Amino acid sequence: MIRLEHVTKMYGSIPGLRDVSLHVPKGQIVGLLGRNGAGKTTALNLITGYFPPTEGTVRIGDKDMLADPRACKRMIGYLPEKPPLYDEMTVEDFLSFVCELREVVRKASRAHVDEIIELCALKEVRHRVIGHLSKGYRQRVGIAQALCGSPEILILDEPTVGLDPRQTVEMRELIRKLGEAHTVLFSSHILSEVQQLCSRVIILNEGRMVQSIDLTEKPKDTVRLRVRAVGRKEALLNALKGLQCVQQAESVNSPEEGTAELVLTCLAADEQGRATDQIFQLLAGINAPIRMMGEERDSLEEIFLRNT
Ligand SMILES: Nc1ncnc2c1ncn2[C@@H]1O[C@H](COP(=O)(O)OP(=O)(O)OP(=O)(O)O)[C@@H](O)[C@H]1O
Repeated sequence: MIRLEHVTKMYGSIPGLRDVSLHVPKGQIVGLLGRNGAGKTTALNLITGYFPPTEGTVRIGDKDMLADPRACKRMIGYLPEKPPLYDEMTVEDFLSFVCELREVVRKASRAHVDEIIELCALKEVRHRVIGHLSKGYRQRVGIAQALCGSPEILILDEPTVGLDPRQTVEMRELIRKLGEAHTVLFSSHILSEVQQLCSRVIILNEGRMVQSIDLTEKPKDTVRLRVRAVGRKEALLNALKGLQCVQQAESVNSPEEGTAELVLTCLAADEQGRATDQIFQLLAGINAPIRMMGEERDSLEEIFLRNT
């Protein structure tokens, strides 16, 4: 649905984004994660056609942003970091005004605004002046304006920044709900938020894309286990390598005297049973009590820290 190919954006001599290629598939909620200055806002501004890339192409659906900006922009609703709200207007008047700008047929506009107000839980403030609303409500009005004209894609720049914990939870709920009917790309520097909401996360660092991770991937057939047991490392390694399910075994430093610590890559299970059960039985059989055994997984946090 959104495709960037070798996109670079220079601000004079300062790189905002460097040779980034990425794809956001239709119907997914995708998170753009990075520290301050990583290039998140730059990427979103390029995708929304706010400015052109210095090099590379931006495609929205089957259209090229440079060749057909109007068609591309019609497909996108955008919540910028600072939502463009008219403080002196009421919520309802403002949304009707945005519908007019987006050329929603006047007759349908009223029902459309009602629907958006319902979806964004703005009913109780619909007649209030925007300037008098709390930050949480203002942010929801920002999302509501992005929804005017029913764009297929929603781009949200740091939608939870500055919200209190309760407003943050409500905003995440809303994003989840929006993801049922829209392709959503949002930026954040909060790992747990991205993990909770997204099916894919794209990590940016210093203007480059360093990872694109599918968070829906099923657990793999192989597991990495870390085992600490009493005994000499050579003896334990030899014994464990004898198990059919163990594909690779290496020793690492153990913090406990008289023990060895091993990292094993194993088939999670084979015809002999689960790898963990087999390891347990084998070590019990050679009188090597287990002090610790656990699965080693790269958490999103580890991946993020390693890459940024
Ligand atoms: N208008 C500009 N002129 C010059 N440099 C800019 C401009 N906008 C952004 N930059 C630079 O481009 C790089 C990427 O900035 P960008 O705002 O895209 O990062 P970000 O990930 O959105 O950061 P933040 O989380 O702080 O908003 C930074 O080094 C920034 O200083």
